[in-house]
Amino acid sequence: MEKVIKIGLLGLGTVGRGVYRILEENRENIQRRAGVKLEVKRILVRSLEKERGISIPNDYLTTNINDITNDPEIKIVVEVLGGIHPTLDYVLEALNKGKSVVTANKDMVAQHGQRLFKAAQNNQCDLLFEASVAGGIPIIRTLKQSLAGNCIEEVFGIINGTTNYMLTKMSQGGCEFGDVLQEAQAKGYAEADPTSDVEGFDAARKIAILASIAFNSRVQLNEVYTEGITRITADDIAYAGELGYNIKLLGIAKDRTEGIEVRVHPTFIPKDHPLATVGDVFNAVFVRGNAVGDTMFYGKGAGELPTASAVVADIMDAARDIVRNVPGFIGCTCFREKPVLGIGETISKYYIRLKVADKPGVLASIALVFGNKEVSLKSVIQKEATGKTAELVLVTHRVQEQNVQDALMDIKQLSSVLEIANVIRVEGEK
Ligand SMILES: NC(=O)C1=CN([C@@H]2O[C@H](COP(=O)(O)OP(=O)(O)OC[C@H]3O[C@@H](n4cnc5c(N)ncnc54)[C@H](OP(=O)(O)O)[C@@H]3O)[C@@H](O)[C@H]2O)C=CC1
Ligand SMILES: N[C@@H](CC=O)C(=O)O
Ligand code: NA
Repeated sequence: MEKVIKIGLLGLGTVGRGVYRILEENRENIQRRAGVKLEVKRILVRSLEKERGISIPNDYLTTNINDITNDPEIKIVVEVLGGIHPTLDYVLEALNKGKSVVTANKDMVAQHGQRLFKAAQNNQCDLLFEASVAGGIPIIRTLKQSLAGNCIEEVFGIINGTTNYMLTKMSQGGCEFGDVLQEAQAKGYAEADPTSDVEGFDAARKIAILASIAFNSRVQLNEVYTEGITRITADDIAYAGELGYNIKLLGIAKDRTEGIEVRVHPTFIPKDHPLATVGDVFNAVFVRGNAVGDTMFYGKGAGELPTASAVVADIMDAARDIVRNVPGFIGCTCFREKPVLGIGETISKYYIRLKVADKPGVLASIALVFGNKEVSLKSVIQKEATGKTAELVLVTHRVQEQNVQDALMDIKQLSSVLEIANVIRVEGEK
């Protein structure tokens, strides 16, 4: 049995620092639980001069990846650099040299998971990525192991901390989009390019990973319908409140007989739904299994120590597998091939905000178009009548999305409709 397992850390930013800290501060517990001592040997960074606010021996840092991948003493490589290039090459190189890999990189796992799993399998190594989805929440291990006896029917939830932080602040009023994004960046929650957060790409990567594991069928990133939060206005937030909802950016995946539904978009959630009160940087993931029923997992989805908590647990699992000589113990679980349904085939309720001419008969003409497309309206509110223009806020019953899209195409043609200001899906109601 190896007494010490040496680790190569790729990256010493928000997450890398957290990993180093936890391994130092919880050293004794970690050693006892893993059954082996874990030591960081080298750390790859871009700059050796940067002030890092953490005490690390100088000779640990390197800017040369070969110092890690070519070191036979290093058995586990922890990738917290981010991005695809050159990261993917570094990780493949590590796996091909027989090193187990732990990563927090949803971008790389969502786009290149199959290739990485193959390399891990060929080289009998672990490839673990718990931190890549919902930060500190143990959700990947839960799906792969704790709920393995179930057929999973649905996985959905708040899986981006940055946008949840932003929507929470914006719904409290008086906060500008740009200011709250800057706050989330300063707290270390946002991606290197925060467009990934606010446009929903980060959540799309995560729901692609979750759906692939939950339904045992690989969901490609380009199959995930994705909308971010950039079109949400203070008006939408106010109307949501008035109608009894909060707005959350959700990742949603459902296993239907015809195929897999997988999407990311802002969503109206009833205020009494458990997801509606998940605020700040917290994430929450609902999982419905055919045996266990409904389960919900809650915790911090981003930030230094919560994310590093998941990374360190993966390092310990990889170390246990090395000690027991079973690396690659739980590999790829995609053994089915199910189609992913187009957004038009999904079913939901819809909030629709229209700017219309303030004159008699407008509402009736709009209702007629919806009726023709078999979209039934649950509620209609008229707002801000100025004598010239008015705002109509409609909520539909559950309906296939294609019917709503078709109705909106026709509604756009009505001369009394000035603008389709926003359309937001409503979930979480019976
Ligand atoms: N921040 C968070 O809350 C979460 C992040 N993640 C994921 O974790 C990963 C890391 O994120 P985070 O810690 O926030 O990122 P940071 O930008 O804070 O840190 C990145 C680190 O990687 C180093 N680095 C980047 N590119 C290179 C390169 N080409 N060569 C050498 N070193 C490089 C940087 O070096 P230097 O310091 O010298 O610039 C820095 O130390 C990403 O994949 C992210 O998506 C996952 C969950 C949550
Ligand atoms: N930018 C991400 C970080 C964790 O995955 C987020 O905000 O959730
Ligand atoms: Na996680």
